[in-house]
Amino acid sequence: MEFKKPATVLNLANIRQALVRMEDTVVFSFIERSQFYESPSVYAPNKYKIPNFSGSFLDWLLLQNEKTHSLVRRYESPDETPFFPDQLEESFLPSLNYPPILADYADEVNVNDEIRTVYIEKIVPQIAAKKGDQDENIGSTACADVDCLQALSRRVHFGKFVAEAKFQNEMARYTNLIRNKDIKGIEEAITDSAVEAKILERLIAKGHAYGTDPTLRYSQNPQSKVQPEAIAKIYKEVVIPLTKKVEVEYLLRRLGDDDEAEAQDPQRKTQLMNRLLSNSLW
Ligand SMILES: O=C(O)C(=O)C[C@]1(C(=O)O)C=C[C@@H](O)C=C1
Repeated sequence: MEFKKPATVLNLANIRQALVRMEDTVVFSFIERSQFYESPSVYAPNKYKIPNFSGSFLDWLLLQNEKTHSLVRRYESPDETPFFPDQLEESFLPSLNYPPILADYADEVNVNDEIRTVYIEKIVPQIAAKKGDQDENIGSTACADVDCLQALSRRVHFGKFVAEAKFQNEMARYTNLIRNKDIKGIEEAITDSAVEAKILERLIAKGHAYGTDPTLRYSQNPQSKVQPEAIAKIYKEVVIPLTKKVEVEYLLRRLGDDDEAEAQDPQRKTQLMNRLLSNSLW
């Protein structure tokens, strides 16, 4: 993606290609994580005494990673959404000054807390090698978790680009739906079942291809490192629904601050949207 060239970024075909490429990152990060045990100690708040920090070992590592990466301008890029937006540091490098591609509130559309919760509760048990802790590997496990979470976050928040492209392609239709706060209608408009089916089919193929030794004959091949069906299930039940949630949240604000209903009652809308979309998550 060339974020200095907004027209190429907002081309839906290019965006979908980027999403296909991100599947590789997600699948490989799951395969890396699958070497380690579930490791509940990594996620338990204050399990370890960490100087000047209250929270889980994973949160601590994620925060250190984001602080360091903010110094190399990672979070200036419009396709990166931090887990700790309030604790980033300013880079010593010159600012990148990307041309505006998304609406100015785009950074506020952030579902990372939900991604982290669903990752720990639903994804880790499906991809980890075994239940329980493995003391010698908590560092490696948390590093693998950071990679998984960042890959998932980037993929899910790419929904903002999908939403902007769809809005610009069909402005009248979306304006109408947004004005009427027709959340179900927006969800229907952004859904493309054929594209979703293709993604799931491709993930099964990638799970087999990336998770086994390609030089062995099929009958000799050991099981895939992560069950390909589990990867497809995670996409179907978590990744795609959360991407749609990002799209809907982004679109609902797209008409601007003077959108009267939004200014009056933003909380009610968020509650309603969470209720509507919660059915699609575990
Ligand atoms: O490609 C799109 O049109 C998207 O909105 C992205 C996405 C996805 O998460 O992959 C989400 C909703 C659509 O039903 C299809 C795919």
